[in-house]
Amino acid sequence: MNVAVIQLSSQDDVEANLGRARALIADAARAGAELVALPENFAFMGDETKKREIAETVGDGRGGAMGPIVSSLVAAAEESRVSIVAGGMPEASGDRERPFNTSLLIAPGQGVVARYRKIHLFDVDLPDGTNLLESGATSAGAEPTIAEVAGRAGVPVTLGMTICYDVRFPELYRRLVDRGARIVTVPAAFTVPTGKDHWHVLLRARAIENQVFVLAPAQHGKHPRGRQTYGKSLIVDPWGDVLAQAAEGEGFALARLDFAAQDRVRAALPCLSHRRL
Ligand SMILES: O=C(O)CNC(=O)[C@H](CS)NC(=O)CCC(=O)C(=O)O
Repeated sequence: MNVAVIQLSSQDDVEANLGRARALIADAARAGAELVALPENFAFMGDETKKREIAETVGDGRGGAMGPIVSSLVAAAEESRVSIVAGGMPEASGDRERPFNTSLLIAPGQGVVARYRKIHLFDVDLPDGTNLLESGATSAGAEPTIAEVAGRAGVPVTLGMTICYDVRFPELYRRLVDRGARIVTVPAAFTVPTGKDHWHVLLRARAIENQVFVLAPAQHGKHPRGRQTYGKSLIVDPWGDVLAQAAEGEGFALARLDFAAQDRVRAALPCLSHRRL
């Protein structure tokens, strides 16, 4: 299966962000991608008040009400005949002040087929002055989520869905692998100080210990409110090798996932069946 991770520098103009995201989805599909993944905050990066306003109710995509962000991506999936993991986006919750940070899987001809709400929220006060309190404007999810995704050959593969800061909680990935995940997605908006030291290490560790492909599309560069993100969107294989990394700026990285090679890694080094705890 050919996959792409899209790298964006999202700002606070939803239409402009979606326009660039859709252009890159189309480019990646033309380059052969069957599954493309968008970063966290792909539709909006800006102030929390506006984020709350653009939060959408996420239906199942089959005739239910869809907001502008989801309908735009459902149309993109249709146009390019490609499955889309739609990063993290604000999903209306019961708490008007705190939408969920939700990742969707959208399949061509099927609309939204899976929905994951970010479980671990990024509340930190870093030595460089980075002070983020995600839980102040976001509700936490509670359900580890897997979904089936099919490429052009039509053979379904199990995908585990996570978001950004989740990558620091290996027990979540164990759950997903125990439920059959062969690919995990980690759409992100990593900070620069944590990214430079942790991004590659964490993603490669999750890939190695779980023998999964890791798709990590990321935000890059400067955003409103002085935020700056690390970029370096990655595709990692189950051995931990980096198959592709996006260059600076907006764009995408593409790789072919070889599931037979994954089976060989799992057979040769069966750490998943050597677990004792
Ligand atoms: O706030 C929003 O609008 C959307 N959410 C994000 O950008 C989130 C929370 S602030 N970013 C992260 O989780 C970065 C994690 C990270 O950098 C690390 O684990 O080191």
